[in-house]
Amino acid sequence: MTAVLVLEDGRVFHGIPYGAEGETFGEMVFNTGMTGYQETLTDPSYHRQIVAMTAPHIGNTGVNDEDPESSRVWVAGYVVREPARVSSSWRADRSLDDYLKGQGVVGIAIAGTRALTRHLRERGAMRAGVFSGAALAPVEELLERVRRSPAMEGADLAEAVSTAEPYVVPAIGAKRFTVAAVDLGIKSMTPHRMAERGCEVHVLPASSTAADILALNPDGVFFSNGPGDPATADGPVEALRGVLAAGVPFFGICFGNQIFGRALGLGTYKLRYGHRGVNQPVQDRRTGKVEISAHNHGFAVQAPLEGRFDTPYGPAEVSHVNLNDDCVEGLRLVDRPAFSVQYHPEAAAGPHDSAGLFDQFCALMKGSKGA
Ligand SMILES: NC(=O)CC[C@H](N)C(=O)O
Repeated sequence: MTAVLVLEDGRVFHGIPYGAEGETFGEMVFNTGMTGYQETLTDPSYHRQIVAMTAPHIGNTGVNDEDPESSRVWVAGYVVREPARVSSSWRADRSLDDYLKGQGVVGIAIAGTRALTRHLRERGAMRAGVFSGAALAPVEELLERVRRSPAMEGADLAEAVSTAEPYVVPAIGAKRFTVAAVDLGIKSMTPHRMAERGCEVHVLPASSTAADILALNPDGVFFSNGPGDPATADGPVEALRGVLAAGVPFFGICFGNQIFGRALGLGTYKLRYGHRGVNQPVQDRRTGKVEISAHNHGFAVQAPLEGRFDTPYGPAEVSHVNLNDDCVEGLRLVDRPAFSVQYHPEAAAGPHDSAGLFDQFCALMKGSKGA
């Protein structure tokens, strides 16, 4: 049994099938997390991406029914070095291999995940395909198929992963706030983290307008993470502008941070290979404190790192910066209750250094209710 991973620039890795057999296409990216493969697989932000894990053993603790971040696997394909032969955890309900097969996710085990990662680090994320079983063909032909597949730049994907209908996540304990959360690919831990803090979270489809959002008379508005190129998200940017103009407290995560940036008049750009993992050092510019944080982004906001800049909603500033590459990791309005981060305070697999950002959102809602 063989399988092959073909990158758009002609680099080829041979291996054995893992999960389902067949063919799949997507943007080839790598994730450096040592834990949390279930959360990675089910994160809707990975829609149309083939994810390679740099941790050499994957599947060791199997798969359980509690940890998924959504109702299905979203990665387009999965690349591992050595799949676990046994699932060793009292929480495991099935093996990762069976889970991937059951969800039709085409994967491959290759010896060279390190070589693949170094290649992507030098050349950048690029289109790729994984082929096995009946899909196998001469490499030149597979390469043609990869080169015909769509690129991530310019991809508008949020509506494909968003909820079709609004739903409510009730507050845990006494209700303190009503939050309107726009689902651009939301992970289930995000409304849960807010519900734990007394928020009743109304999750709304990605196509929601400012009028739809404000009709709930929310104490705060949240825009989630999500797949695709933020430069395409004109609808959510328009909706957020309406929310900001109304002065309702706002918090955004990841795609939400990029949309906030665009709403403020900033541009976004594609990073060479992105940040995906659970060990990224981010500095809070105001306190100097460094958080180790979970990331999954291939794009970033372009903003002046020093000082304040003008926006239609008053002065704004970069609140957080990545210490590895100086990339913008957070934005805030200086005089209005609105902020966002490019990383993941909800981080179900950890780390939890930035969980306090949800408390900051609650404090803004409390302040504005009292005002
Ligand atoms: N996790 C996210 O929200 C990712 C946002 C965007 N799709 C990016 O890759 O940068």
